Amino acid sequence: MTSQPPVPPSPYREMDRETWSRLSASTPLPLTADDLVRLRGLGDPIQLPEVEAIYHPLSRLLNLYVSATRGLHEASSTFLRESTAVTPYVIGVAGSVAVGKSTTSRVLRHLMARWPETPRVQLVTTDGFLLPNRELEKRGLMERKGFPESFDRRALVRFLTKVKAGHQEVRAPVYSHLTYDIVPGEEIVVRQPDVLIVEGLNVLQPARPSIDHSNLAVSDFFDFSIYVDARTRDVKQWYVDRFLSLRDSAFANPESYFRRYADLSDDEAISTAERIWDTINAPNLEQNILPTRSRATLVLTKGSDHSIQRVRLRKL
Ligand SMILES: Nc1ncnc2c1ncn2[C@@H]1O[C@H](COP(=O)(O)OP(=O)(O)O)[C@@H](O)[C@H]1O
Ligand SMILES: CC(C)(COP(=O)(O)O)[C@@H](O)C(=O)NCCC(=O)O
Repeated sequence: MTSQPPVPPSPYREMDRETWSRLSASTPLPLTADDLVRLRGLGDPIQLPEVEAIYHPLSRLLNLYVSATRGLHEASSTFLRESTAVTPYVIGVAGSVAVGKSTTSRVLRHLMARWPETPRVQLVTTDGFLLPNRELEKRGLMERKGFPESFDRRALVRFLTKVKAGHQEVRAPVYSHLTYDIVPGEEIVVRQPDVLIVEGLNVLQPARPSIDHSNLAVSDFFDFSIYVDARTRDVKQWYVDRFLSLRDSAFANPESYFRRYADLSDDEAISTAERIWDTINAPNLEQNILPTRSRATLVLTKGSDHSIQRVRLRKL
């Protein structure tokens, strides 16, 4: 009898696509093909069968987690002999530039809002907490956009502290991909939703005591977190493909920061996108984002066709 190699310890339950999709919720999918066109990010080929197989069961699982957390809140209020309102259930969504975090977040937002327990779901992207270009230029960080130091992390922690303190209204700044900068005077107001989804590259970064004075990290406020994962070479390809689509659409807008890229030939556009990827987004992925993957509650791993092939869920 040959002895099996020892299985390395893992805090995750791992499921392949088929196993996970068999968990599909028994309720009808509350999303149409038209909804999906509206929700999916540029270049994301997601179709209804993927939503049914992956995101519908995920929204049901999240619905169970939210309900269980509310049960815990009730039990703890009874124990403390006080009645305070439950605070928003906060879900973090992390992963590389161009991996499809925004599609995942928007689809989950739509599906979760259809469960009777969580009709109010809001979504905030952490790019609103990037330092304005003026400040990034002053600090020599324009080529480091998306790196931890390019964000006002104190403001982000303050924002989440207020959300979890139960404040009625909490405001977050807004970023424009078109102008590549913070939009002056614009803000998103978070009004005690049932669920708040916080999406961003670095949301699973641990606190760095020398920088984060409170010693708190954004992820300290998460009830659940999702890391959207894929092979780096696939994400690079998606980034380049998206850059080519943007050249033919958003970059042509006179207000676009990338207006100068609108007239590039295919070869020039590909080498420009590859340069931005290789000098900014790939190092950020390797140095800052990928190392946080194992901190997530759930890891969704995509194949090169963008479909989720593997789901890992933290054991309870
Ligand atoms: N230069 C750009 N101009 C307009 N839209 C952009 C630009 N770069 C990215 N986007 C859009 O911004 C959203 C967020 O992109 P990104 O941060 O790369 O995350 P992800 O692809 O994981 O959702 C996507 O929907 C993308 O299509
Ligand atoms: C705005 C971003 C930093 C993403 O920020 P996030 O919302 O994930 O916090 C990123 O999409 C970006 O623009 N990176 C800079 C390099 C580039 O233009 O691809």
